[in-house]
Amino acid sequence: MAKELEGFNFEQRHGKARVRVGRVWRSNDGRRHFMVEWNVNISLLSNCVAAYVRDDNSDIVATDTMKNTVYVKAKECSEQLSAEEFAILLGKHFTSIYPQVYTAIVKIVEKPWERISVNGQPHEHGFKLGSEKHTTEAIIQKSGALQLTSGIEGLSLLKTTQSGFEGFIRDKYTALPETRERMLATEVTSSWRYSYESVSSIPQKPLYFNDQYLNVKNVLVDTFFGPPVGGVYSASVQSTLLQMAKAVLSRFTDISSVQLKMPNIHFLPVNISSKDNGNIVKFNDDVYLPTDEPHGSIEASLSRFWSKM
Ligand SMILES: O=c1[nH]c(=O)c2[nH]c(=O)[nH]c2[nH]1
Repeated sequence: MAKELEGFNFEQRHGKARVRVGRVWRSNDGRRHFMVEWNVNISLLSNCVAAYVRDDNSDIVATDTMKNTVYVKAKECSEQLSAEEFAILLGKHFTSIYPQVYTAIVKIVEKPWERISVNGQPHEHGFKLGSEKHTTEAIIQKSGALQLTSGIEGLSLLKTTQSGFEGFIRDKYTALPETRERMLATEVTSSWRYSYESVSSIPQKPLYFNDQYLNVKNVLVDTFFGPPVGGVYSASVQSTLLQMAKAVLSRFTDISSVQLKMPNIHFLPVNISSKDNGNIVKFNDDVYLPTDEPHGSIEASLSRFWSKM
């Protein structure tokens, strides 16, 4: 909320960034362990202008207290919960305990610890780090109004064929040949907004948002690749991105918008020749030079016209 201050517009927030917490839960017999590792970011919008203008900190929630709250609440959560539920729980706490705090913004990035299998058997307490990360952001108002977004970061996908790029603008600066045969590689960052608009309306099913995260990831991946036999042709990153976004909105009725960022990570054809030896390596859709810079950057968002359920 912008405030008038000495003839200027003034907006402020404060919080604690990168609060790392690990939490282990045990099955009733104590043998099977469940764990999460979260990186929590808290930002509070509160009425505490006096701290800025009058050296009066009496309305300030210390960021150290915010950090401690993460550990207290993690301790209090006796049952496993999703990052979304934990973010909401923290946001509810800050907005209900402190009269000064009118909005809490809680972001969490979950490290992808996955249960390991040994000889094909899921291990009771062994985990290995996966790759892509589950993210969430909950914005909670004192009234209980909620904006809930979840996402995925670092989902690296690659297909070795069924991709092309043709018919683009050709002018005197254009060197790229048209093709119907190329590698397509990207690292997907996506976020999707849930249509739940209050803390009281979120599904009560345990770990619902973890299930949804896995479901959305599967739809994104399946749409990118197409069927295991034959795949699906991609006419551009743009076209594939839109198909992925549409698939998410058509599959999940409680998602009102989706944003996708899909860099085009180039695998350049290798052709090597010299004056003396002629063609040393001639590209035949086989040898590539992987690069990460520069890369194409393609992003879009898609939302329903009527986003309420
Ligand atoms: O799928 C693509 N989209 C582009 O916009 C683009 N631009 C480019 O050089 N190669 C590609 N590929």
